[in-house]
Amino acid sequence: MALPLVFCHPQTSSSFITSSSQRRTQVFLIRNTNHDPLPNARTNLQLTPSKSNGRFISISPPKSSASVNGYSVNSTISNPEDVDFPTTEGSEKLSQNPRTVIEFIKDILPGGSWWRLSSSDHVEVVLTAKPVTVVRALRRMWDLISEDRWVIFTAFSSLMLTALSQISIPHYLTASIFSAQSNNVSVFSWNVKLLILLCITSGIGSGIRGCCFGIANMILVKRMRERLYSTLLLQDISFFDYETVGDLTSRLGSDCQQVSRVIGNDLNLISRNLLQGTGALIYLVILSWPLGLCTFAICAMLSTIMLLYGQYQKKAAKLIQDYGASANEVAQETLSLMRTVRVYGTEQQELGRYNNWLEKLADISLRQSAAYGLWNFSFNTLYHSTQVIAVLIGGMFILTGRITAEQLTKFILYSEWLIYSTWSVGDSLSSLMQSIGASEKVFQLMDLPPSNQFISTAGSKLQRLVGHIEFLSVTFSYPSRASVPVLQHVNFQVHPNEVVAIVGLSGSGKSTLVNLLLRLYEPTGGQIMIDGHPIKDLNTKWLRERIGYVGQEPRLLRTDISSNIRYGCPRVVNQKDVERAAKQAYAHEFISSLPNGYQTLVDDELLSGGQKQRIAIARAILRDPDILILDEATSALDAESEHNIKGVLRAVRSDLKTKRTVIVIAHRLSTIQAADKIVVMEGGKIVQVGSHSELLLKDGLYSRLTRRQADAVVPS
Ligand SMILES: Nc1ncnc2c1ncn2[C@@H]1O[C@H](COP(=O)(O)OP(=O)(O)OP(=O)(O)O)[C@@H](O)[C@H]1O
Repeated sequence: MALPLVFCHPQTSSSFITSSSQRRTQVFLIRNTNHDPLPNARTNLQLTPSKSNGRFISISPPKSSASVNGYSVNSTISNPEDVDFPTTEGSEKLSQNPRTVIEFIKDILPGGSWWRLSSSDHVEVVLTAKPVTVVRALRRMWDLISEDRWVIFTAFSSLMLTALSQISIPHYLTASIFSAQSNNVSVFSWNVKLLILLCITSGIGSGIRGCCFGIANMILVKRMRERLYSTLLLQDISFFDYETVGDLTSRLGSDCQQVSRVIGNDLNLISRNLLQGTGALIYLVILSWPLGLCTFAICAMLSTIMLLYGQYQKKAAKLIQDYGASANEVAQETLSLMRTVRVYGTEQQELGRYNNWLEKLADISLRQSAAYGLWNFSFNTLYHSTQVIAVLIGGMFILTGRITAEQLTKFILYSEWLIYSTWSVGDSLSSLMQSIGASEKVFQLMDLPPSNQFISTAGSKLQRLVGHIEFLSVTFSYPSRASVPVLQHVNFQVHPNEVVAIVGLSGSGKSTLVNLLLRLYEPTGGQIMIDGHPIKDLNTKWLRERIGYVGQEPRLLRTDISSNIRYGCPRVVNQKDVERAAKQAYAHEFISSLPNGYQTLVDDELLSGGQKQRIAIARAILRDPDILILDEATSALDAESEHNIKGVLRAVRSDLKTKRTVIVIAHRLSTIQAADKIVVMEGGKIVQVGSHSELLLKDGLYSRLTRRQADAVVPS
């Protein structure tokens, strides 16, 4: 069975495949995990679905047949020397070989391989489903704006008024001149009055049209961004494992802006010029049908060239959008990791990475400019040929008395109008194609169905959460690496009000256990029970409201400390509650020493790692959660992190009122000696469970880890 594919952008490291065979559009995403370019190699992927429930699949440009996340991938990489474009090396050979010169000329002539717009350095996936067409894109835009259809109707009504007024002006202009020349005063004054009226109506119409299209533009871009942003916010966490922030912000920013040009600019100009062009053509045919048909034939040629040019522009625009997004991604990554870049002195390397995408952009822009030049050449040649034909044939008609000089003047004015309209329609069409190209990925992102957790508002809410947690033979693999088991048949229990520590080597799956408990991912096998109920039967929002979570490296929002502590708190709290939580998290002292106390504006950069962690702990405590999860930092913050977490554990132990189930993921084993139970993990499996003293007596991983840490601390 062939997989219905819609769209993919391997060159931007991500692509979408939509299966229309299901009622809800199921979107799969392919990520090109290999960022190394395959220069000038074209790869064909054939995807055949196998047993996969995952919504996303990941594919690296394969070197041979492979199975990735349940999809078999067959690839044929054509010869890397199968060059698409003439290279520098190619031009060096030019002087040496006349055959190469001929081939080079053939390449750069219209239709030659130089003009081919393909992402030569990445995987090319066979497309078998419908891409976004102009009609479909316009329908989608109409859906977004139809609520305010009055703006569009007013815009189009004024557009028609303006177009009709403007197209009538040359007629009355010529008639006024020739009536003045023939001393016909009454006809002259009538023509001049009409001319003035037409100028006024066209001016007013233009004003209303411009304003209304501008408003429509604003409404469209606002709704698109709203819709896209809300779709993104409702995606599964695994979606963000594939998509990069740079790519998504680029879709939200520049792509939405570009798409909004469709109504504000392109449709506006296309409709106006179509109307005026049709009017001019009818007028020309009425004036003199042989001359009219000649002009029409030239316009038809112009339209064909424009159509080809428009298609080319659409393809180029899509590549430019994608390369732009990739460049954006690199810049965003580098700038956000500026400290690392500076310390490792990789500025040149990063510049090179960014330049790589800029060069690709320049490469496409070069072809785009060349195509534009070719188009301008065709336009100018055809435009002037209408004038020559009109003077030549029209002059002969005057000589034979078939038309008057006034008619020929009108003819020349209207044929210019027709040519201009045809050119303008073409120009706007190519811009429309560019906008449609940009809309493709925006609409496909918008069509992503929300995560199941948001679709089902169902799920039971218990009267209260006691905090009894059971992992029953839980198995899990991340969707992005479905073939790598991260957890294998994990079984353990956490009793209400127990403090359970999870320890183990880095990468053993400790944080993954917590991710499953928070329902950020769903287990691939087994199940998690909370208070005797399968976790998937509980209402996710209700459950999360009862869990306090402090991640390894907490991030703060760019707002004051008080708001940071209140962030996401499901109950109404006052400043006193905030301060109480901060005291419990050992954060009150340092907050009070800041110039503006709790009102100090912070962001991720302005506080130390330990201070951020204390604020995050206060945020978790403020929720008064029934289950508290603390993921201790693995980094150099450990000493401070240990101090913070020990403090929280002491508070939980000493205060009966704040008793709650606590899960601590600890790297410093000294942090969790007082835990009721210690779960030791290795390679995604639980290898030991017991208290600190029990585990020390056994010769297992825990005692080995404890000895290793003690050795590291005690100087030899
Ligand atoms: N989002 C993800 N997508 C794919 N694989 C992941 C993802 N997150 C973690 N992994 C992989 O899952 C395995 C377990 O990771 P996890 O973070 O649970 O380990 P850990 O024991 O908490 O490690 P640490 O102590 O370093 O925090 C690792 O091999 C890791 O590479």
